[in-house]
Amino acid sequence: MIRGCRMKVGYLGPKGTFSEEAVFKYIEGMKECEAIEFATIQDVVKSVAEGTCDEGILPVENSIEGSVNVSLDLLINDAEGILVRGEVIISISQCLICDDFIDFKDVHCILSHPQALAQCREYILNNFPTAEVKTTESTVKALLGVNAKKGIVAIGPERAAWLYNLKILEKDVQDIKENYTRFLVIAKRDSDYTGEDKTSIVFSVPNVPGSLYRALGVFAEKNINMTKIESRPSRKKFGEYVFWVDIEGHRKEERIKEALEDLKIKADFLKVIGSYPKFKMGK
Ligand SMILES: O=C(O)C(=O)C[C@]1(C(=O)O)C=C[C@@H](O)C=C1
Repeated sequence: MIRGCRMKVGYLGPKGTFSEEAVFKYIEGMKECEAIEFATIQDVVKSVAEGTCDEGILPVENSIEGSVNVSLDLLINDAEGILVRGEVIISISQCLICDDFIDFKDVHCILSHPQALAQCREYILNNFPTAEVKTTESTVKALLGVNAKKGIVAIGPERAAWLYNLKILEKDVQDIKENYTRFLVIAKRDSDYTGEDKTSIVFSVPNVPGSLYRALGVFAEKNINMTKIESRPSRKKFGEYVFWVDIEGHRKEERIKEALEDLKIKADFLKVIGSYPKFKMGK
């Protein structure tokens, strides 16, 4: 922890974002914690790398739209010395919000974060087929730009509508009602073994037949469950990928250690992004 201070957790702000809700869920029951807002996800990672924050929280995947690529790519390519030490999953209810009540036919522009817009793609097409859709750095940034007189509305969290004294025009406008986003907690060290852990890794394999099959076989052989796999461009050569994989187990457990040793032999490159306690839904 940064000396003489409360533990600081960085998140994508301004105040009221879903990321802030995830921080609150993460620090629930912890003493001496403070949530610090940043304008971008890159700034959150930087704050941990430079030591202004002890920890940071990054959205990584949504149950409707899938991975938040900017977060994965930062952890894969740029966040040297940063590890994952926790995960948090929150339920997401997207709301249509404005500074005053407005007839749907008068809406000309819809603002929100790209992930939020993607979660409401069908809703927007069905209700506002001709409206312009503009992206913002976060849902709350969008909320701060609404203007009923100009026909500008936003999609974002209900809590933020209350915080900024705005009107909720409609609740739960995401295309599938059950909607969850998973966040990763980053820091300069990962977490200790708890008995119910996960480990995130990134690796690449040679571009030859069967190499991914053989790489993933190390987990099958040790009965290790994989909970996520995502490929991302290597950024080195078109058509080459790195694989982000989450497995159940802690990197200090013998069977995980052995599997990762084995994977190292089969992979071109392997990076362990960290081990952390598995989030318990309903927590
Ligand atoms: O804009 C926000 O409120 C955020 O916290 C970001 C974010 C994301 O990037 O996925 C978080 C949760 C929701 O899925 C929508 C947006």
